[in-house]
Amino acid sequence: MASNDDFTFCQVGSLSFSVVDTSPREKLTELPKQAAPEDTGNSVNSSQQQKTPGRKPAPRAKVPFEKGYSQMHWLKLTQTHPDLAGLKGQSNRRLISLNEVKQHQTEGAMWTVLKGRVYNIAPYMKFHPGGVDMLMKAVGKDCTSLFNKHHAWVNAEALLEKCLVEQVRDFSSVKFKAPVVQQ
Ligand code: HEM
Repeated sequence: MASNDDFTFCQVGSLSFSVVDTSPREKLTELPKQAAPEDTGNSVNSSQQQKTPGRKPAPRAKVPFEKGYSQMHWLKLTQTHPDLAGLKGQSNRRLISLNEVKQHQTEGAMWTVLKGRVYNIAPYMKFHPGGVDMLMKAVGKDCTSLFNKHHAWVNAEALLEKCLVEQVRDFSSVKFKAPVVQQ
């Protein structure tokens, strides 16, 4: 049976609801020593004291979006813009070297490599919830590890689908083995 300090009871006008704290409980034996003498049975106080700074979630570095640059606006743009990748009719069925990616760092064409694919992220810049400065770090290089460090859960394949330039092949890192010919 849950104790009283499992609940925060809220009442707004005629509406009322209770919030259940489902966070893992620390065992009594593991409570900080200084909290024990003041634990006089006041359930609200004792639950507040358990919130040590170590349990505070790290603040998220989300940047407030500019008017007209919400994720909904991005979705609309991807559905209406004819050429977000900036291909200008060029084939998107070619292999691109990392060197070519490095050469695309201008305002209209900012290429990055993400999970083996090349994207033009220039149109996405102001829509990026982490801010322009963060996304600029991806330009001209393979940003896969940076991307995964910040938000491996983000579905970039879907978000940047219309910005796809093509697959990347870094030929300098590919080691060819001569085939063994049987006679
Ligand atoms: C290249 C493709 C990228 C896409 C499509 C992308 C997309 C996103 C999205 C959708 C969010 C919001 C996540 C959420 O609300 O949970 C986000 C947040 C963020 N992104 Fe990116 N991102 C990209 C690259 C990067 C890179 C390269 C960096 C770092 C250098 C970065 C840093 C961040 C940060 C710091 C946030 C805020 C963190 C947070 O919400 O917890 N992103 N990004």
